[in-house]
Amino acid sequence: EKRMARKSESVVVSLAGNIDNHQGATAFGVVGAALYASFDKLRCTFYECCKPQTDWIKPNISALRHVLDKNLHGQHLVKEVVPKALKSHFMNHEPTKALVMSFHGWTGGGKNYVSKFIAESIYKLGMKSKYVHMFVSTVHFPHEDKSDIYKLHLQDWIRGNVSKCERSLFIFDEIDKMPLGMINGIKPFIDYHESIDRIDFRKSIFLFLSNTGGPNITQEMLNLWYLKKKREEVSMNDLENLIQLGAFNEQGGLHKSELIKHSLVDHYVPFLPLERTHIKLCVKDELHRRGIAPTDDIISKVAEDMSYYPANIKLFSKTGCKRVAQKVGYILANEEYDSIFGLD
Ligand SMILES: Nc1ncnc2c1ncn2[C@@H]1O[C@H](COP(=O)(O)OP(=O)(O)OP(=O)(O)O)[C@@H](O)[C@H]1O
Repeated sequence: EKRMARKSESVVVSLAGNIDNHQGATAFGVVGAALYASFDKLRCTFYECCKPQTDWIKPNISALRHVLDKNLHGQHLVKEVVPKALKSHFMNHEPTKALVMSFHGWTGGGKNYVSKFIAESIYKLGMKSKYVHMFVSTVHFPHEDKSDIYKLHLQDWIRGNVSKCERSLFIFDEIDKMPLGMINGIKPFIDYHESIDRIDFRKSIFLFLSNTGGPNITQEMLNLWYLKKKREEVSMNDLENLIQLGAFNEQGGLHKSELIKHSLVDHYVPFLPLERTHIKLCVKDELHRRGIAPTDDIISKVAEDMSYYPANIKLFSKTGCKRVAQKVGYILANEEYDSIFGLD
């Protein structure tokens, strides 16, 4: 009897100990969670994080509109399409798919420039954000014969990054130079899936940049110019037939890709070839950037120094605004401008 009594006593003691342990563990867990939450909050104050209630990721479409109006010359269609597309993506808390925009146009028309503004309008750190990922085909995927390996790496990369932050931005520059078929590896992530391996890709954004369709856009703009249609009156409808004809997918990158077959590109955004007036505005911008008051003399010299197409009417700059900064530097190096720099 005594032994029984001792045993049951010890059972009671050990049970009580367990309950105590359990309560202790629970209390410890609660304190730990609270500590972790405040540590996490503190961490998010100083280091970029993906939490919605912080201001690291805070889409601001009015700011984007403003910055495009101020800085982007000659691209009224871009100003019309891009902010709207982003706004409708962000307004929807449960988008059905990732937002995919494909930018097309001649070199130097502002495709990278606009991508940068988009990143800055969403992420506090802009292009430097760890949630913005830029791929340049000729740099990241240079070998055609390695497309299978690249595809797997790219899929891992996208999966890994979206699992860390649903609001990730992926920019693919020179997509027309991406090894054939590689782009199909991205398809599952931008399709209408709720989630893949419990990762939701539908809040992410994909931008594809290429010169594909640039010559067709230029030709169409030239035709419209001959028809005396004002540039600012050219609408998306005027260029719609290029999309219908697949001119933006003529070669490389998106060509024959699953994205096209399944209509996964949401917006084709045409960048128009820039004219002399726009080049002059870019020269002004560059002078301002250098802290130099623009003069007609410098502006005309730089504009004259650019190459234009077609040869007879010299309407469009062959390199858009791309080489303006170098040309400005070169012209300012002439002795006659030494006084500006206090060198005379
Ligand atoms: N439409 C524009 N308005 C104002 N500045 C522009 C415009 N387009 C280009 N620029 C200027 O020229 C620079 C180069 O342009 P950007 O790299 O965006 O051209 P791109 O279209 O991406 O060319 P590519 O097809 O060769 O990659 C920009 O950083 C910007 O300073």
